Amino acid sequence: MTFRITKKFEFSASHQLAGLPAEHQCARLHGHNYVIELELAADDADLLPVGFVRDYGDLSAFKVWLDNHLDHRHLNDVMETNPTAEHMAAWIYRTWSVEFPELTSVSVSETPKTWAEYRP
Ligand SMILES: Nc1nc2c(c(=O)[nH]1)N=C([C@H](O)[C@H](O)COP(=O)(O)OP(=O)(O)OP(=O)(O)O)CN2
Ligand SMILES: [Zn+2]
Repeated sequence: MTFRITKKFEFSASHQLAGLPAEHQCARLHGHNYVIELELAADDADLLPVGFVRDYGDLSAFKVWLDNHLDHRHLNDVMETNPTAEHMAAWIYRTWSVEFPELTSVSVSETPKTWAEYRP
């Protein structure tokens, strides 16, 4: 049996997507109130003795990183790739899967209607 836990985090940032037609709305400078969802998983045999996959509180380190690196930033200045939701999800996964080996997916929402998930 596998247990999965998730936690959501929010930040605000601007971006401008390259490679789109000039008339595309996302080719213009604009911003989003982003929501990031981290998913972590563990088999029942690997649960911590208390019964956690990992303490939700441990993920506060990720919130500190978001606040310091992405919140109220221009994402084109922070990321080396075009700052699409897909690229952000993969970048965050690769950055944080070392600190959190139980990390199984990262999802990025730019608007209440859209989510991009990276699940290697
Ligand atoms: N697959 C992706 N498509 C789009 C991305 C993306 O990162 N991955 N990004 C954008 C824009 O940055 C922005 O998110 C606009 O999204 P969209 O949902 O098209 O914009 P609206 O909220 O204005 O959509 P409505 O349908 O008018 O509500 C675009 N596409
Ligand atoms: Zn956008």
